[in-house]
Amino acid sequence: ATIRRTEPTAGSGDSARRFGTQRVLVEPDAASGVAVMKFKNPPVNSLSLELLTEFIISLEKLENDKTFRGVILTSDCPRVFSAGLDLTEMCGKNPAHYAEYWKAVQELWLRLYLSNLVLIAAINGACPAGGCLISLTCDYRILADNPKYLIGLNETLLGIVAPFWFKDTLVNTIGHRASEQALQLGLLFLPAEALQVGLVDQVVPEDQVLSTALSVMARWMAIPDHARQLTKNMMRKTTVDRLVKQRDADIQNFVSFISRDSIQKSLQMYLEKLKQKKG
Ligand SMILES: CCCCCC/C=C/CC(=O)SCCNC(=O)CCNC(=O)[C@H](O)C(C)(C)COP(=O)(O)OP(=O)(O)OC[C@H]1O[C@@H](n2cnc3c(N)ncnc32)[C@H](O)[C@@H]1OP(=O)(O)O
Repeated sequence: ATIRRTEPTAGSGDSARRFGTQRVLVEPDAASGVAVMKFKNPPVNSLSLELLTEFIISLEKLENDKTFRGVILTSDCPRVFSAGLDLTEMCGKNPAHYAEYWKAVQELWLRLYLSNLVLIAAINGACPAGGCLISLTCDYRILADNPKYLIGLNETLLGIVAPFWFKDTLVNTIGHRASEQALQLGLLFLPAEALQVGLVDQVVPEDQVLSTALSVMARWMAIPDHARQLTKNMMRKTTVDRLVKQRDADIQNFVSFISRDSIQKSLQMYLEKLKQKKG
């Protein structure tokens, strides 16, 4: 994928300087050590190969810059945090493309789930499937209180199955029984339900999502990094190791599953339904 970096905006201090790429805007504040990362892949921030690639590059840049200890993930697109994996990347393409795409999905999850940075999701829009997965890799989730902003792993509604590491991430967050029900039914939770089940940590009025994320971030950043990072590692490494050990097999499994005629038909029908919704 071709990556076009954005130019820094004119301004006097670091906090006024933006960097990032075409689809991932980064607003760094060197004074606080916090960067706000905004997805900008209109209309719905679907996780195309380009967005995944740019996301990984921006994250790596922040991880390697010791100025930054915390990142807030949010959306630049109105009403949608992320529509999840890009269905057009999984439909009508060849096996090599599916393999490349899935490797990028895995890579992003691996980097986010064990990131040394404090990650907070400021969820300012709908957050289904892969969008929900991204928020689940964060250390804390804040969801805007809007009945249209549903969140959950709804894969079964598309006729597909959430991979084991999606499932593990959910189980680590809301427990086994709640995950079993949520995954089988493909539940998309309203904000109050998401809070109740523990899928998000806070629900706040829409105009307070970012300010809340910044104050929560201050609390997390008050903890010494080495102790917090080792603790995070202790909690999450077993889950990550499971995928690392069978990464290639997981890619092969995805490619053969997604290439099936029946799965291709289900995905095509789902995409058609999304498009018809408008008419
Ligand atoms: C063994 C391994 C198995 C495979 C495991 C794979 C796991 C998959 C996880 C996933 O993430 S699959 C993706 C699941 N995502 C969804 O179900 C969400 C679908 N989208 C929506 O529900 C809505 O779009 C929205 C996010 C609630 C936003 O609604 P809104 O009304 O604002 O926008 P729309 O009119 O519906 O959409 C605009 C435009 O975007 C297209 N689009 C929407 N979602 C996707 C997507 N995920 N990928 C690609 N394109 C998407 C939609 O078709 C519209 O297109 P146009 O009509 O404008 O051409």
